[in-house]
Amino acid sequence: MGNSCSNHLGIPPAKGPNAVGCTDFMMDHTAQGSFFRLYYPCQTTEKAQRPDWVPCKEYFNGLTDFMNINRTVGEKIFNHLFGSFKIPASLDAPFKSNVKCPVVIFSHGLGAFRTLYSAICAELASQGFIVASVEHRDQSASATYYFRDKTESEKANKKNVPKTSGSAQEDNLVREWMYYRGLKHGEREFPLRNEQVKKRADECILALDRLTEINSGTPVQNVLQTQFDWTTLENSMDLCRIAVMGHSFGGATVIEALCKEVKFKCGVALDAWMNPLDDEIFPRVKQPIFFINSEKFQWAGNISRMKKLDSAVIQRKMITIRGTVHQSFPDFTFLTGNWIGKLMKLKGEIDPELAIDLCNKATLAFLQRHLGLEMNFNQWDPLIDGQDDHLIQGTNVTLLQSAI
Ligand SMILES: CCN(CC)CCN(C[C@]12C[C@](c3ccc(C(F)(F)F)cc3)(C1)C2)C(=O)Cn1c(SCc2ccc(F)cc2)nc(=O)c2c1C=CC2
Repeated sequence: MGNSCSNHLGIPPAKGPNAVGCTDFMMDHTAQGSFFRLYYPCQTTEKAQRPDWVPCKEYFNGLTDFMNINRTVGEKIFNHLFGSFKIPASLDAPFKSNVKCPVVIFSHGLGAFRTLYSAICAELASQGFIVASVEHRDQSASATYYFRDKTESEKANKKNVPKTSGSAQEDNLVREWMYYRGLKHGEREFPLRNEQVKKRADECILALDRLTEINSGTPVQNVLQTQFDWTTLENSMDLCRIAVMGHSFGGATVIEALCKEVKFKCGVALDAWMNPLDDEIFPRVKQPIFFINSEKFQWAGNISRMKKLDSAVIQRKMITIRGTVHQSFPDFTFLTGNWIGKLMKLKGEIDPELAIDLCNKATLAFLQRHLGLEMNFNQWDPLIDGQDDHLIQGTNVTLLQSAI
């Protein structure tokens, strides 16, 4: 078994100076509301428990739909393989109140959901960021949930059932699941994905609006019953220092969100999937963008669309991490042994923790530069220009003339 049996299988703990707290937020309760997992610097509390990486089994159901595998079989495999993982953060831990934090909104990929990028989000929180990892309701997530109001009859028959726990709001609400929507037979991909990327950008902007309300001390009605005290986040966010970040479909969402909302001062796109975007938005994006690509996912047509964003006046950077695959960015890359991981294309040739460390450090350096932070992240500036044995500046994809 070599070293795979000795290395600890689990999501690597964050490296920054702050302990990391984590909680969930939904407001309002409908599918049009904002739903995100919040990662933040917290006070060190040994008693806090770790949140579940996959909070409900319905997410595994959704994953089997997304992967076109049989639900009963798939759910058992996923539960067995991944059901017990916790994330490297303290659930509902008290916010560390003596800092004003820059903010990152994170957008997940096709078939993913809000909890699957915790190695990236927790690392940013440990370095002093408040990170909202959005769960999209555009039917691109494997699964997501929202609530609807109980009907009179549902309320009526509730009368003879003892009152269960849960916040007042939830008692009048019924949870509804929304699952991944695949392309219908013969359906063209672009119209669906273009409509979805616009909704995704709106959901990133809505999450920012909710954080702005929370920062101003407006009393918020979090539909989910958590033990987190949202009033501790009053005046905690530096709303001049906001970035948007995402993986794959979430990378396209970064471009769309930058175009729609100038409060996003810069964007970091991890293995962006450029297909869903209209060509006409490219000249309208005015903020710096950092493309961090895997070696295996990119192709000429995708890279040539990123190149359309090249600018002499606005900083646009691209690096490729050697030995990585598309799944080197989500948390799955840490959660299987080497040979299963390589077989399922969840791991590349590079050690997954080294890959995500390079990605996180390059991201921090880029965020310091374009959010005007006064931290020491500029020590990693060389990574932004691919100056490392494991990095390539730009891309390894040969751009055929026709694709440009
Ligand atoms: C076969 C079905 N077919 C559906 C359209 C495509 C499948 N596919 C490749 C996959 C995702 C894969 C995956 C996941 C998870 C396990 C597990 F076993 F670890 F759970 C295994 C194997 C299956 C690798 C992708 O879609 C790649 N991809 C992704 S993957 C984002 C993701 C999804 C689920 C996760 F749990 C973690 C991460 N996000 C995008 O935005 C885009 C693309 C492609 C273009 C745009």
